[in-house]
Amino acid sequence: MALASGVRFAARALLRPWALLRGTTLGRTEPAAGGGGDGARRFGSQRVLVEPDAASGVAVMKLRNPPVNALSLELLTELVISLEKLENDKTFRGVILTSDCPRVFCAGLDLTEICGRNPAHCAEYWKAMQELWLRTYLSSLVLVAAINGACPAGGCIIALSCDCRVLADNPKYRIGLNETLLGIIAPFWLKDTYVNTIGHRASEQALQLGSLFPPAEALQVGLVDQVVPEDQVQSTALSEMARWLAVPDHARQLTKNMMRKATADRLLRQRDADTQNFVSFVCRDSIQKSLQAYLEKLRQRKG
Ligand SMILES: CCCCCCCCCC/C=C\CC(=O)SCCNC(=O)CCNC(=O)[C@H](O)C(C)(C)COP(=O)(O)OP(=O)(O)OC[C@H]1O[C@@H](n2cnc3c(N)ncnc32)[C@H](O)[C@@H]1OP(=O)(O)O
Repeated sequence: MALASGVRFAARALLRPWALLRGTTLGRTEPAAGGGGDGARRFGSQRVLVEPDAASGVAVMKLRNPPVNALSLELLTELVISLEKLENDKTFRGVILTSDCPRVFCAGLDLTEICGRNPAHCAEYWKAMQELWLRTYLSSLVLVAAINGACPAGGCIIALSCDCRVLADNPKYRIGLNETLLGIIAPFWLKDTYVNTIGHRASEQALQLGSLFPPAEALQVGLVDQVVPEDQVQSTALSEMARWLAVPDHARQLTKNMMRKATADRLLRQRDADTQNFVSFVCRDSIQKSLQAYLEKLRQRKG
């Protein structure tokens, strides 16, 4: 019952994002801890905390969906809305995307959204995933991922759609597209994003093997731009941001668009077919069984 109403709420918000602004803390500002002036006020929603700094034009956006920031329909919706809000506010030129959950940046798709669900729900969920990728990949803002935890699959998609990635140097914080190990297949637009980042041969290998790279290897293959001690992730992300913001916005934005538009257009042209492929694939009995088994394994691993 509660779940159904949550889903209806998120669906409404995807169609009419402003609907979500009512009755939540989104759009309302409150003083940040230790902050005083306007530049230190924060806003957000239940699952996305935004700490804007108007003086620098940079906002820190924190994923806050414990325990592992799995990409539920609600989280996807709230991320899109928060990003849109910052894009529409000309005060902001850059966003640092990071996690508010210890040890995990983002665990990827929320498997409970696609296990034992009906096709209509899976379709709605996948459209929300496409929407987040399109919004982040083509964002006019500079997006820097401050990766302060594990970053598999859908988490890696979010990081890859940013302009720059800083990863904390902890061997447990692995990053990559491990879909094949779950018995599922990365869609073409995810594969394209991988290829655009690390090249064809490295992607071919990493995608087939479902590789999750520890920090040094992620740096070597070009999946991340910097690996730094954990307590320096935020400051390094800010330094990277300053480097990107030193470039005039219009020139950088047009160049970003020139580099990324063809990849995004490919999905835009086939969005419905991509959704249908996803739904018919994940709703197969054999795929449902392997996803269930994977979830079970995750649950038993605990303790
Ligand atoms: C041709 C046709 C085209 C077909 C198209 C196919 C579509 C493919 C789509 C591809 C795109 C993206 C794919 C994905 O993102 S799938 C998700 C992949 N994610 C993972 O494999 C990560 C799994 N999680 C972990 O490895 C670990 O949890 C962690 C992130 C490293 C954190 O470890 P931890 O020790 O800190 O936490 P842990 O105890 O494992 O977990 C805590 C609880 O959270 C639950 N949980 C973890 N991950 C997920 C998840 N992704 N979804 C839902 N729930 C998750 C876990 O079960 C624990 O729950 P509980 O407390 O025991 O109840």
